[in-house]
Amino acid sequence: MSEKPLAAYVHIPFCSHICYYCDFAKVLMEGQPVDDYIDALIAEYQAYDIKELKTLYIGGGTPTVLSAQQLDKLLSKLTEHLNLEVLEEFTVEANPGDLSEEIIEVLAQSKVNRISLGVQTFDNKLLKKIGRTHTEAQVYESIKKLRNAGFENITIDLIYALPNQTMDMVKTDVEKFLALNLPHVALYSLILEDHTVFMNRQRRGLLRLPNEDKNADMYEYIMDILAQNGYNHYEVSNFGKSGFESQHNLTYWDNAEYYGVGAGASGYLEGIRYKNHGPVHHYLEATNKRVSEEVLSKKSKIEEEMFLGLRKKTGVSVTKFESKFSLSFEELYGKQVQTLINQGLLYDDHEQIRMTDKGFELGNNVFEAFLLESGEF
Ligand SMILES: C[S@@+](CC[C@H](N)C(=O)[O-])C[C@H]1O[C@@H](n2cnc3c(N)ncnc32)[C@H](O)[C@@H]1O
Ligand SMILES: C[S@@+](CC[C@H](N)C(=O)[O-])C[C@H]1O[C@@H](n2cnc3c(N)ncnc32)[C@H](O)[C@@H]1O
Ligand code: SF4
Repeated sequence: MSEKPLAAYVHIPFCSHICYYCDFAKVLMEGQPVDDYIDALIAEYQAYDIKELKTLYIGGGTPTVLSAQQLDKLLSKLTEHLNLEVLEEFTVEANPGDLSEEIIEVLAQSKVNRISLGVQTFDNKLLKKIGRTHTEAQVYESIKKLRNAGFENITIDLIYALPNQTMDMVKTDVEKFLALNLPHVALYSLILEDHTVFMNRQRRGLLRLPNEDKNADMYEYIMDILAQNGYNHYEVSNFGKSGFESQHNLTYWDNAEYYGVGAGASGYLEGIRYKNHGPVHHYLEATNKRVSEEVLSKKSKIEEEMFLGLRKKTGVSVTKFESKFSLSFEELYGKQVQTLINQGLLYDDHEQIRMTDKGFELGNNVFEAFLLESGEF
C-alpha cells in the first residue's frame, strides 16, 4: 500500500459571528460543547497514529475563538507524537478581531509557524456590510502583535467582487495589502453560496454585485499589480513571495493524500475521499466520524489530477501523469489540449500543461474540457 500521507487538516467549526457570505462548516460558538469537541477531535487524530507530517493546517470556522487553554491543549496534543524535524509548515487560521494577547502567547510558544488572517477587506464600511466584526485598525494591530511575537510567515485572505464594491475599492485593498509587506495573500472572488444571508438577499433582488466583466477586470488588475510587486501567482487565488507558497494547500493541488480531522473536514486516504459529519452533535455522537466515502475510480483520479493540477501555475506534468496512470497523455487529451491552446487558454508546452492568465480567468471552461466519458475507463 502507499506510504502514509504527510499532510493533515484539522477543523474547528466555531465562530463568534456568522459572515453573510460563508457556507463553510461552522456554527456560532455560544452554548456549544467545545471541550467535548476538542477531546473528540484529538481522539480522531490520535487513532491515525501519525508520526510524521510535513504540513499541519488548523482551519475553520475560527480556531482562535477557542480559549487560550483549549488552543494550547489542542496544539500540544497534535504535535505530541510528531517527529518535529519533518514538520515544515504549521498553519493556524485567525480572525483579526479575536487575536488576544493570551492566544498570541499560546501560538508563539507552540510549533505553529504560519498564520492565516481572515481580513476580507480593509474597508470598514464594507466589513460591516459583509457581516464581519473586526476593523481595519484591528488588522494592523494583529499583524503588529504577531510580528512582535516572532511570526514572519503571515498570509491574509481578501475577497473581491463584494456587493457594491468598485474597482477603486479593490485597488485600495490591494494597495493596503502591499503596504504591509507580507509574504503571501489569497484573493478570492466572492462566491454566492446557498444558505447564506447574501443568497437570500440576492433572491429578493437586494444584492448589487459587480458583473462578470467587472469581476474579470478586477482579477486582471490583481494579477498585474501583484506580479509587479514580486508575488508569484502560483495558484488561481494564491500569491506568494518565493519560498512562501502554502505547502499544505499545494498538497491538495498536487492531488496527494491527506488526513482530514474534525466536524465537516474532508480527507483523502488510501484512494478514498471522505467527509466527516458536519453538525457538531452528529460528529460527537457518531462512532464512525465519516459521513461519506468515495472510492475513486481511475476516471475520477485522472480528472482530479487535471482539475487540481491546472489550478497551479506550474500545471500538470505530462511525464508524471503518464507514469502515474500508465497511459498516453497525447492519446487521452491531445485534441482537447490543442483546442485550448488555440483559444489562448493553455500555453503551447507539451511537457507541462499550464493555464495562461486568460485560462485562470475562465478556469471552468478549461476544467470542463478534461472531463472524460463514463465508458472510457
Ligand atoms: C472558511 S474561512 C475560515 C477562516 C476564518 N474564519 C476567517 O473568516 O477568516 C476561509 C476563507 O474563505 C474565504 N471565503 C469564505 N466564504 C467565501 C465566499 N462565499 N466567497 C469567497 N471566499 C470565501 C474567506 O476569504 C475566508 O477567509
Ligand atoms: C479557503 S482556504 C484559505 C487558505 C489560506 N488562505 C491559506 O493560504 O492558508 C481555507 C478554508 O478551506 C477549508 N478547508 C481547507 N481544507 C479543508 C479540509 N481538508 N476539509 C474541510 N475544509 C477544509 C476551511 O474552511 C478553511 O478555512
Ligand atoms: S468567514 Fe470565517 S468567521 Fe466568517 S462565518 Fe465563515 S468561518 Fe466563520
